Amino acid sequence: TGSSRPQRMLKAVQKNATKGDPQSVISAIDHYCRHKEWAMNVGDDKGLILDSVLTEVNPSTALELGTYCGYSTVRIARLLSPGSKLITVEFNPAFAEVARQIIAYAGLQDKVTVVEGPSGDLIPKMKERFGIRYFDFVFLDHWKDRYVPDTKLLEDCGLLKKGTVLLADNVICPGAPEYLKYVRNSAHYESRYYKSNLEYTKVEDGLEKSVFLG
Ligand SMILES: O=C(NCCCOCn1ccc2cnccc21)c1cc(-c2ccc(F)cc2)cc(O)c1O
Ligand SMILES: [Mg+2]
Repeated sequence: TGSSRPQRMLKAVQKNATKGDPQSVISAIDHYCRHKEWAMNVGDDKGLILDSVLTEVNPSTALELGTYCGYSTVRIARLLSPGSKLITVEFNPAFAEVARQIIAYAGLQDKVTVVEGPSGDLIPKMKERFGIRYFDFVFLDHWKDRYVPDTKLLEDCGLLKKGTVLLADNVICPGAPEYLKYVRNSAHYESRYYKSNLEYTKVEDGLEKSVFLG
């Protein structure tokens, strides 16, 4: 059988990006997905919002749910301060394998741990497996109907602290209506919507930033 879309994306990175240069990896993926094959990376429009929220939070410990090919993983890890860590969870082993190679090509492998499996099983194991006390930042970009149950799970496992920032992708397209209701109606979150576009398109999408109030 032929190559997969993630494998073709990896080839584009190896061909067009400079090893050890995260920005060139980001640009190579954006160029490939805009001009060759669309793919569900957060993309360059929403990516700039992700960058600005990250710079503001400057997390010591970050969690990403939904690695895919590692595009947002590279965007996040490149902005982390020395000694800070990012754990990223991917359900699909083939995606996780491509992501590890793209993260390594960017030279960010020492800041990132790619964990394979369902978020519902892995979140309760974060403390014992990775010595995590809590996360300062969480990027939600996995199955949209898992945003609410996994947010509740993070709360119940004591993995959020006062001030932890949750940033959710795709709250408009494909949409996460129950999540928007949950964080916007809860006294435990201060939420704000950042309007943008679905990656590489003119379709509206956006990110919801929610600060946990404890
Ligand atoms: O579906 C999307 N992402 C999710 C992937 C599976 O994630 C599964 N998954 C990853 C870790 C993980 C951990 N536990 C369970 C499931 C877990 C997704 C989809 C679109 C999109 C928009 C318009 C379209 F016409 C078609 C697609 C855009 C996006 O930006 C997305 O992020
Ligand atoms: Mg997404």
